[in-house]
Amino acid sequence: MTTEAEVKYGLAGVLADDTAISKVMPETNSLTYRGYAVQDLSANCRFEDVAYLLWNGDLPSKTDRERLDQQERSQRAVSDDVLEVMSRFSKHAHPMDTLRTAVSFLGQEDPTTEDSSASGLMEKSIRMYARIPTIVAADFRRRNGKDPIAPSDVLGFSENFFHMCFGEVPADEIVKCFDISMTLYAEHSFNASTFTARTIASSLSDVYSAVTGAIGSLKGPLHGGANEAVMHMLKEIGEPAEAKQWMLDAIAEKKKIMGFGHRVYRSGDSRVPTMTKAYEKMVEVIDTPEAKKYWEMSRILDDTMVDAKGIYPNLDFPAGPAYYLMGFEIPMFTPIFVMSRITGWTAHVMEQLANNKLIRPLSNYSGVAQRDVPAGH
Ligand SMILES: CC(=O)SCCNC(=O)CCNC(=O)[C@H](O)C(C)(C)COP(=O)(O)OP(=O)(O)OC[C@H]1O[C@@H](n2cnc3c(N)ncnc32)[C@H](O)[C@@H]1OP(=O)(O)O
Ligand SMILES: O=C([O-])CC(=O)C(=O)O
Repeated sequence: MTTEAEVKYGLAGVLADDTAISKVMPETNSLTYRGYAVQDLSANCRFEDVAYLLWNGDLPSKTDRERLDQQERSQRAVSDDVLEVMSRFSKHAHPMDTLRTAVSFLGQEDPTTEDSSASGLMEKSIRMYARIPTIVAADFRRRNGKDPIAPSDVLGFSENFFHMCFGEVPADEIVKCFDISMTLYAEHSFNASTFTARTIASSLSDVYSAVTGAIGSLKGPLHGGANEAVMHMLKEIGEPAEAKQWMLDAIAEKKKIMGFGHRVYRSGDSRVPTMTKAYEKMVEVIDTPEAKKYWEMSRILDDTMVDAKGIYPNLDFPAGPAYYLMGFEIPMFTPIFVMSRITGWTAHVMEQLANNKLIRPLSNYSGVAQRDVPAGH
């Protein structure tokens, strides 16, 4: 019989399955994808190569790279039906809601949705990886009363996203900062949204359902939604001169401060130094008072939180203001996270189905004792 002492609330510390996709190492604040350190991948690989790595277990050869580029670039366009479904959403709907429905709709457009063979899963994963940026960019433009910009078939993944949002591609350092964020956001073992995707896949549901559920899970501010919450916090604070006192007051009031803390890392998120460096480089290139202001505030908040509480920033902390300074609206930040994490989610669905066992934990019943229905009911 289960006793309360055995319950692991939030599944904290529970080993739920094996995975060969990524290794999160809180002892050394490090992270590898298929054995490669994320810092190394960020410095030397395009996000497209990381996607290939996560799905296939190794970095692509030149031919593999060309094939995946061709597959991705040729499948970027979405149907008029997808755009029509999105047009039904209010301009005030959160773009994660629009994206969740649009991805679900991609599933019903695919005549082989239920095909979960290895080749079927790969094909559907590439299809979502290619189309999700188009959906995110089209929704951004729709909410601002603008027509979508057709995807390019020659630009790389990150450049094409800027092109579809703004009709132009910014300086290399800005594109590189974005591409690094894609690599760093791509995969992180059994986080809440990935575990959601694996749980859905484990009942032998289809991969579109798994991704739709994962999008819902990522939306929450304790998970992917934190990158938006960080930027709202920076805007609320307003000026670097206010940052230290704002943080001390928030700590005194026992507020949850978005972009700080992590279930697994207790002394620093492996991805933060790389993202922070890319953000800093971008601020130097942008060189505006606004960029310098947010950079300075970020530094003060980070130092104050670490000094006062010993709680470190997570990846959402530098990613939020970096996306803002790239020109993206705050509600796009979590959809941008989806553009990257689609690779990790689908790699996990493939891994789950290659050795499937239905995910079904036990619960410790804490309700009233068994009783009889009163007479007369
Ligand atoms: C990409 C990602 O998903 S990264 C995570 C993004 N999420 C956020 O940034 C949201 C803010 N952070 C948090 O809410 C938490 O740190 C989580 C949800 C990420 C991890 O939570 P848990 O592992 O459950 O840790 P828990 O919430 O129990 O925190 C442990 C202690 O640290 C404190 N703490 C943790 N994070 C924070 C924070 N951001 N602000 C203030 N205090 C915090 C808790 O209050 C708790 O203190 P206590 O022991 O005195 O009660
Ligand atoms: O691992 C987690 O719990 C959350 C996280 O950082 C991620 O999903 O990238």
